[in-house]
Amino acid sequence: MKMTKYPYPIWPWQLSQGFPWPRLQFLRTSDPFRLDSGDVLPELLIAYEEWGQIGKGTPIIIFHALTGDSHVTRHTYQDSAGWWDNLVGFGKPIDLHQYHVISLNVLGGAMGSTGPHSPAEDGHPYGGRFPKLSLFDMARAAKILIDAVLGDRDKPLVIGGSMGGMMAYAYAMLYPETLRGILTIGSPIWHSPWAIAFHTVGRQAIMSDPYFNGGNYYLTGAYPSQGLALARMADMISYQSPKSMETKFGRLYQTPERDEFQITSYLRYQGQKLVRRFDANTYIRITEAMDRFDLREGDLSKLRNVPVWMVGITSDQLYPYDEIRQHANILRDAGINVRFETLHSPWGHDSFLVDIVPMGKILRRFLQVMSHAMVN
Ligand SMILES: CC(=O)SCCNC(=O)CCNC(=O)[C@H](O)C(C)(C)COP(=O)(O)OP(=O)(O)OC[C@H]1O[C@@H](n2cnc3c(N)ncnc32)[C@H](O)[C@@H]1OP(=O)(O)O
Ligand SMILES: N[C@@H](CCO)C(=O)O
Repeated sequence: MKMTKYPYPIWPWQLSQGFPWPRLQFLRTSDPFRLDSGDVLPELLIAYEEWGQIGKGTPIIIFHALTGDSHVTRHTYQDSAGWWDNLVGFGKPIDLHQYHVISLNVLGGAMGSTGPHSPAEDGHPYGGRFPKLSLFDMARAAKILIDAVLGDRDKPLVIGGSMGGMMAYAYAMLYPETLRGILTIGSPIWHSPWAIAFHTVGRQAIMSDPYFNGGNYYLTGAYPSQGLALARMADMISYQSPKSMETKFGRLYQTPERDEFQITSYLRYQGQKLVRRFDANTYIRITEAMDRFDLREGDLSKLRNVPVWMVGITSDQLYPYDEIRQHANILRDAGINVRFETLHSPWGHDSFLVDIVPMGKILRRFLQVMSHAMVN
């Protein structure tokens, strides 16, 4: 059943980007949804958007990264910008003349789908009571939406950066027969202690905020803003690179009057910016799911019939290039059809969001090879 109106209260962090965007749609299921933890959600609400040749073109599913949402690109020039505006559009690498693009906010997310802000059975937001999630739970919830939108039409291609790519692995492992291939960008097949360390700092910062209140802060009007901002500041370091910081900031001070480095003011700014668009409880539940992710716990041979493209980013400090290449080799050794691609870019992990020329070339190559494979 499709709905057009968001049925829950709109929370302050959702307002900053004009949420709900005019073309946002919702799927509501009333079937209980069992999580890997054994907990059961009595219903699901999945927020999603569609673009391009809806119902006609080859479907492409795009999974977002940790703080992303379904708003990949704008629908019209009046619409607010999406996070891959330069890569998804008419005449762009993911060309809307050709493809039917679908993106959704993940289960546990902060931008429309069921998450800690949603009402529990007692009518109050789950808050700290929201159950722990896995990336496989998030992939299963995505499948419900994808089935509802596509029916038994064409098999989709699945694309994701960072956590979006990890979710693409999980999705391919669960439903290998239902997709044509996946492209993951800067996405490991398990989370390293290095990556877990950043999230540990982030969660600790949030939980130490006096306003966190065990995650039950929605109705108090006082948010754990400082904790979430600190979490983002730590994470932003991992999304950049020494070279990108040198190029963008050097050792310059913000202003002669203010005794603060440019990088310091930048991190502070990015921390505050996330507070305006994201939810601290979602940060906790999603980073836990990422940290626990290890594709090797499943049967890797299930991926044998799925073409897997993995992109390593040369300057990635969070999921280093060599780590992604090593993970590609592990999949290859397990008999999986893996193609490893290199995103040459100095901007660190977030290169896939900002370095659109090399990223666009990889996307075009992937789509060209996949469409050739479809014809033959
Ligand atoms: C795949 C997904 O779904 S993920 C969701 C993607 N979105 C995000 O990650 C949002 C967080 N933002 C970011 O990580 C980055 O801004 C990116 C990756 C999106 C864009 O990177 P860039 O274009 O290189 O921008 P950059 O990192 O320089 O940041 C620019 C912002 O910092 C501000 N800024 C730059 N230098 C300073 C400074 N010294 N002091 C304070 N603010 C500064 C700019 O004014 C600008 O602000 P604005 O975003 O409000 O316009
Ligand atoms: N900067 C992106 C990528 C992180 O992996 C985000 O905030 O989601």
